[in-house]
Amino acid sequence: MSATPKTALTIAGSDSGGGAGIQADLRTFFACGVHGMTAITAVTVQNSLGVQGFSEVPVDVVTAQIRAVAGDMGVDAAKTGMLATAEIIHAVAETLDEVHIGRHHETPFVVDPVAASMHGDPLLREEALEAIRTELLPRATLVTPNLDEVRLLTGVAVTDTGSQREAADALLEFGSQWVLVKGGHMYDNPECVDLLSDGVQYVELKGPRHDVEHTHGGGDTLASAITASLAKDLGVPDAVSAGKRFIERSVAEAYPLGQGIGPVSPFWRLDHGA
Ligand SMILES: Nc1ncnc2c1ncn2[C@@H]1O[C@H](COP(=O)(O)OP(=O)(O)OP(=O)(O)O)[C@@H](O)[C@H]1O
Ligand SMILES: Cc1ncc(CO)c(N)n1
Repeated sequence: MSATPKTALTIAGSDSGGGAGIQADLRTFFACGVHGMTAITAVTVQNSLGVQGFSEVPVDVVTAQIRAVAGDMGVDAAKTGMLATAEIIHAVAETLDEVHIGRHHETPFVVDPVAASMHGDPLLREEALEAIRTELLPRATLVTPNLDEVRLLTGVAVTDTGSQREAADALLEFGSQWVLVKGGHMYDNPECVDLLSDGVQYVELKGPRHDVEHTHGGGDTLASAITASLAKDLGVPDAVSAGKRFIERSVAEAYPLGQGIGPVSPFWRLDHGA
């Protein structure tokens, strides 16, 4: 019998194309050596060309999935991705309290505030933004928005590393312990600079900007790699550094698949020799 690995729970939507959402989270958890568990919030009809539609999972089924795994198997760290509606966000927030997950409990909780796919297709109903601000961010150990999500949540338009700091401060007002303002979309910067802050420390995580068009699932993969490290008891700054190294290599090794945007790849972490 082998040693039981640490466990991570993702509360997110399914991507039929396998590159983002639940599927990205599970393959990242696997590559990082943690046991992945899921509470599926929505089923998207999606491929490399975009999201053609989605159907939400009934709220009581979403919360029952969280309770089922937390009560039996235990959760060492959790994350959220696509949550679709204010009703789901409200129920998830209440259930996380019930099972002691979040910044005011022992189990770390990462919020990836997914609002749209990289093609611009909406994955969150508009009225749900306020629920993310008021119900999820106060419970978050870390929130990991991209620049579009930062603008939607705070109104701050990030154009450079100076405004990235302003955005981090504005986001912290909503109550998360740490924020990571991702800079992947600052396309005129030759480096990809993500800013991590808890309001005291401001840490710039820098890496080369790889010249690849296949970055589907990049945000989900980063948040999952961070969650996996938190499950393994790393502190937030170390977990985010490990996540940044993980996504950098996964972007570098992204592959074309389908006629549109292919997925980032965590395969490099696995041994293909067998
Ligand atoms: N071309 C690139 N080369 C290297 N790293 C990148 C590149 N693009 C994004 N990244 C990194 O990938 C992570 C995700 O960043 P990004 O700002 O693109 O988030 P996102 O929009 O949520 O991702 P996506 O929409 O691709 O799922 C960040 O750590 C960012 O720095
Ligand atoms: C289901 C799902 N979650 C998240 C994203 C964002 O990458 C996506 N495209 N699809």
